[in-house]
Amino acid sequence: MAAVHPPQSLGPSTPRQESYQIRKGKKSRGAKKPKRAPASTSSVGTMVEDPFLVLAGGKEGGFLELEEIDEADVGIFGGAVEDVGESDRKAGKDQKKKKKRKKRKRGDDDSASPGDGDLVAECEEGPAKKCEEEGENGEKRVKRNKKKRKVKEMEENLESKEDGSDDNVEDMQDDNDSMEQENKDELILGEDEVYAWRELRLHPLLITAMRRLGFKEPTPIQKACFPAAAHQGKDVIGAAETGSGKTLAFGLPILQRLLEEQEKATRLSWEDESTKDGNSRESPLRALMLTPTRELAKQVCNHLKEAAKFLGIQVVPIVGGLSMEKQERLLKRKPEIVVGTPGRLWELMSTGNQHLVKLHSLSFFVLDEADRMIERGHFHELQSIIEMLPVTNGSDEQAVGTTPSCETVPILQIKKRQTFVFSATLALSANFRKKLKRGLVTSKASASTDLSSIEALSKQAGMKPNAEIVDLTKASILPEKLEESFIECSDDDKDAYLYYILSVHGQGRTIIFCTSIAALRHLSSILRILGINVLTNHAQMQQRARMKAVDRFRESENSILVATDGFARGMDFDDVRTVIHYQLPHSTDVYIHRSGRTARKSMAGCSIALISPVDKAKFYSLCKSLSKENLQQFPVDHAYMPAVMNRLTLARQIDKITRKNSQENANKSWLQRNAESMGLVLETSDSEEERVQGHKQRKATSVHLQKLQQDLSELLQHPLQPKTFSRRYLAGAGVSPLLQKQLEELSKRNVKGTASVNANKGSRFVVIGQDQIEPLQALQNSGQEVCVNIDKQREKRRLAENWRRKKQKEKKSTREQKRKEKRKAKERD
Ligand SMILES: Nc1ncnc2c1ncn2[C@@H]1O[C@H](COP(=O)(O)OP(=O)(O)OP(=O)(O)O)[C@@H](O)[C@H]1O
Repeated sequence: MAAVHPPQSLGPSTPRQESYQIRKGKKSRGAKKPKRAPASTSSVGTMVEDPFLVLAGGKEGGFLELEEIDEADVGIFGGAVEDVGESDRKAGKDQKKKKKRKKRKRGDDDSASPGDGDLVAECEEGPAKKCEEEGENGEKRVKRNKKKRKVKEMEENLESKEDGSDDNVEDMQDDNDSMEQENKDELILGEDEVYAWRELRLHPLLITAMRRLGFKEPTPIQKACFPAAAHQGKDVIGAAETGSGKTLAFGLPILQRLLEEQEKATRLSWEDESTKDGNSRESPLRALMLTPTRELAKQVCNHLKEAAKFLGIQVVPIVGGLSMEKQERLLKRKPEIVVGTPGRLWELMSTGNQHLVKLHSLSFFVLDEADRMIERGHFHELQSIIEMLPVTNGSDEQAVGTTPSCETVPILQIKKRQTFVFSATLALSANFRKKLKRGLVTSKASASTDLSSIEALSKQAGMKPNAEIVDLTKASILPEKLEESFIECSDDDKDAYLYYILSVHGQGRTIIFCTSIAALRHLSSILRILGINVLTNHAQMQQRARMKAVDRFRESENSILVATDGFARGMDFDDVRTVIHYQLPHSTDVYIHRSGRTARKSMAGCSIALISPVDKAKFYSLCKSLSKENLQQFPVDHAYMPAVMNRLTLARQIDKITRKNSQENANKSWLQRNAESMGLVLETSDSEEERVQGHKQRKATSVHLQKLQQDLSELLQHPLQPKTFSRRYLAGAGVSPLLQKQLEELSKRNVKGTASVNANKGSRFVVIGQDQIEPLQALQNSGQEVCVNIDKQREKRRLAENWRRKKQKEKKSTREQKRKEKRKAKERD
C-alpha cells in the first residue's frame, strides 16, 4: 500500500533549500532541467526500479508528487506497478506535455462526477476488469472509493500549493534552460573530438566542461593521475614540468568524485526520508587546497571554477590581503571546495569559522607547490592547519594531534581522505622516490612535527603508504621547448642590456624577475622613464594592486611585468614569450619555476639570464644542478649600445633627481605632519641667505630636470639605431607594416640599381622598421653555444695552462739548444 505523504513537504522551500535543489538538479542530470524533490520517497521509491531516475528525470513541480500518488494508486488498484517506472522515464522527455495534459485532466475532473475521470478509467481498463471477473465484493468497492476520495483530496490540496510554487519552478527551469543553452553555445569541441577523455572515464559533465574549455585530451600528468586518484581513490604525489596541467591533474579527480558522491547522495536521500530536511542538504567542506601565494590561489580557484561551471560545485578563494568579512560571507555559502593560502585560512580557522573547522567531511586535501610550502619554515600556519585535519582511516594509528577547536568525529566515522601533493620541482632531489617511499612507510616522519621535507609533510598531511607517485619530470626538469640563454655583463650594465632586449627585440609578453624589491623598484622606475610601460608585482604592494597588475598583464599581449620570486610559481599566462632573470635566483627550483612562466603547454619560449661577475659562481652551480654542459649566449648587436647608453645615462640622471626630490618632499611632509599633529609651528633655523640659496638650488635642479627630460624625450621619439646607422631616415609612428615592406622592397631595388650603374653610396638606404624580431627568434638565428660546465671549464683551463707551459718549456729548451749549439760552434772555431 502506498504511503500518502503529508502535503507540507511539498510547500515552498527556503531560499537555501531552493538553491540547493537547483544545484542538485544540475549535478545529477547534467543537461536536463532541475526538478523539485518529490514529497514522497520511501514507499514510492521502493516501487520504482530506479528512484534516482524519478528524481532526475521525473516530473516537475507540484505535479510530480501528484502523479506519483496517482501512479502509486494505479499500481495498487491495477497492479501495474511497472507503469510507474516507465512513465517516470518518459516524463523526463515530455514533462511540459504532461503538465498540460494534467491540467486538462483536472478540468475533466471538475466536470465529472466524484470518483470518475481518467484515473479511474485507467484503473478500470486493465486489471480492474480482472477484479470484476473474480467477483469483487462490496467491501472492496467501498475501500476503493475511499481511496479515490483521498486521492482527490490530495489533488486539490496540491493544486492550491502549486499555484504559489509554479512560478518558482518555471523560473528555475528558465534559469537552467539558459544555462544549458549557454553551456552548449560555449562548446568549442565536438563530441567526437574528446574520445581521449571518455577513455579515461571522465564524468560526462566534466567532458562537457573540457569541450567548453577546448581541452581535447588530457595532458600526460592528467592521464597518469586520473585513474589512480579518481577510480582507485589513491593519494597522489605528482611532479611534472611547469605548464603541464597539474592543476587539473588533481582538480579533475576531485570534481569527478564529488560529482559521483553527490549523485549517490541524491539517490540515497530519495530513498531515505530522514535526510530530506533542509539542514542535511548543506554542503560541508569537501576539499581544501593550499597554495603558497595569493595570486596562485586565485588562479587555481578560477581554473577549477571553469571546470566546475554548470556542475553546481562551489569553489572559493580564501587569501590574505582582502577583506575578511567578504571572505567570511563567501564561506557562509558553504562551498565544497576552498582554495587558499595558509595564512588567511589559519586566521579564519583559529577564530572558529564554522565552515572551515567542520572538517569531518573533508575528503580531499591538496598541497600545490608543496616544496615551496616547506621552505625556510615559512609556513607555521600550514603545520597548524595540518594538525587540525582529522585522522584518516588509512593513516597510521599514530594519530596526528588534533586541536580542540576542530570539530572532529571519532576515527571510525571519518571517511578516507585523499591527499594530493604536487609541484614541478618535487623530484629535484636525486633519490626523491626512495626517500619518499621510505618516509611514507616508516613511522619516523609521522613522529616528527616539523615539515621540513616533502616526506614529513606528506606523511603529516595523512598521505598513505600506497600513494601513487607520478613523476614525469625529465633530467632537466625544464620544459622541452624552452630555449635558455644568458648575457655576461657587469652589474652596472644590466640595465643597458635589459633595455636593449626590450627595445630591439621587445615583442610578446615578458616577465622580468628580480630577487630584491629594491632592484625591482629601481628597474621599473628606469624603464618607465625610458618610456617602457612596465607593470610590477611584489610582496610590499597592496593585494588589490597586485591582482590588478596580474589582470592587466593578462590583458595585453605585449605587456611587461617586473616581479619578485613570489610570482615565479604556478602563475599561468597565455603565451609569455620571454622570461628575463635580471638577478639570479637563490636556488635552482626558483630558476625552474621562473623560467617555466614561458614555454607552457608545449609552446616555445625563451629565457635570458643577465650574469654579472658576482653571479658567475652561482650561475655555474645552477647549470651544474640542472646537468647543463652548454648554454646559448644571447646575441647582442653591440652597435646599438652607444645609443642605449645615451638614453640610459639620461634616464638614470632623471631618476636620481626625482628620487631625491620625492625623498625630500616625503621628509618635509613627515616633519610638517608631525608638527601639525603636535600643534607646533615649524620654524626653520635657516637664515634668509640660506633660504634664497636653497630656493635657487631647487630651481636650478628643476630646470636641469626639465632639460634632461626634454633631451630624453627627443631621443625616444626615434627608434633605437645602431651606431653605424645613417642619419637620413624616415621615421615616425606612421610607418605601417605595409609601408615598411614597400620601403624594404624599394631599398633592395635601389641597391641593385645603384650596383649596376655604380652610383654613389649615399643613395642607399636601409629600412629600420617596427617589425622587431623577438628574443626567441634572435636566439634561434644567431645564439652561440658556450660551455657552462665549471668542471669542464676548469679542465680546459688546466689543459690550456699545461699546453702553454709545455710550449714555454719547448721554447726554452730550443733556445737552450740553440745557445749550446752556438757555444759549441764558437768553441770549434
Ligand atoms: N588537457 C589540457 N589540454 C590543454 N590545455 C590544458 C589542459 N589542462 C590544462 N591546460 C592548460 O594548461 C595551462 C597550464 O596548466 P597549469 O597551470 O595547471 O600547469 P602547471 O603544471 O600547474 O604549471 P606550474 O608548474 O607552472 O604551476 C593552463 O592554461 C591550463 O588551462
